[in-house]
Amino acid sequence: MAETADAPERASAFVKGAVELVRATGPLVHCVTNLVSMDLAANAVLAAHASPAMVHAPEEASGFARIAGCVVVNVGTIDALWAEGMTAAVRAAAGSGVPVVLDPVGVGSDRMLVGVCDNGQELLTRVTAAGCALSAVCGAFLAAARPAAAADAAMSALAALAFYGGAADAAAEAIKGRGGTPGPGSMRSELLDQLHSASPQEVQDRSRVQFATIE
Ligand SMILES: Nc1ncnc2c1ncn2[C@@H]1O[C@H](COP(=O)(O)OP(=O)(O)O)[C@@H](O)[C@H]1O
Ligand SMILES: Cc1ncsc1CCOP(=O)(O)O
Repeated sequence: MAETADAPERASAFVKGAVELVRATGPLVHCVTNLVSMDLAANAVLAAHASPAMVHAPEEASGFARIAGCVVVNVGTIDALWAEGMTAAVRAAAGSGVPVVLDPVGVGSDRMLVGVCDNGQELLTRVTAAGCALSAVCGAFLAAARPAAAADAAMSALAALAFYGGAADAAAEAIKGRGGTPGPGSMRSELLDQLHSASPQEVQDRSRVQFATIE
């Protein structure tokens, strides 16, 4: 198995295109997510110029999944009702060719991605649901791109990572630029502002990402 890394310039150009696509299409992202993350995940999807629907009721979940651009399933506070809604959503998505993002919460999944992103702020580990919100933003990128192949899906997810991590980097800079010290509270709100206001070109310029192709 040979591994080759794309040039960072091509990778960051891909990130810009992915951000433009989300902005142009404003896709519907159906999130079946945990109780803790609902607010931040919905706000992050909105800030990214996509449209969230937080729907977990079994009687509603399959209908929403069929019309969504992507279904994001997060098992953080799962119970029997949630599990039923998730199953209904995933089955309906699979039957309609709608991509699904699984956030297993507590289980590292970065190794499943093909590529490297150096954007991001460690402080986000002190903001609950920051990872869940990233999963929802990944859903927006997948919904906009509708990749047919797994490798393309991994690239969309990495573009989302660069977008989100880059927004966190910009948030820390903005807070410091105002003479402040980034903390969990200021980072949470400034992250949403940066997700919302960053232009595709700014995202590209800020991105520190490399895509690898596995042959
Ligand atoms: N050491 C780090 N350096 C840069 N960014 C980080 C670091 N740790 C976490 N992050 C960012 O913060 C987000 C939330 O982190 P974390 O709370 O560990 O995720 P999760 O909710 O998936 O457990 C990550 O998705 C990543 O964007
Ligand atoms: C605190 C908590 N408890 C159950 S799910 C959850 C949120 C987990 O999200 P994150 O790992 O992104 O903080």
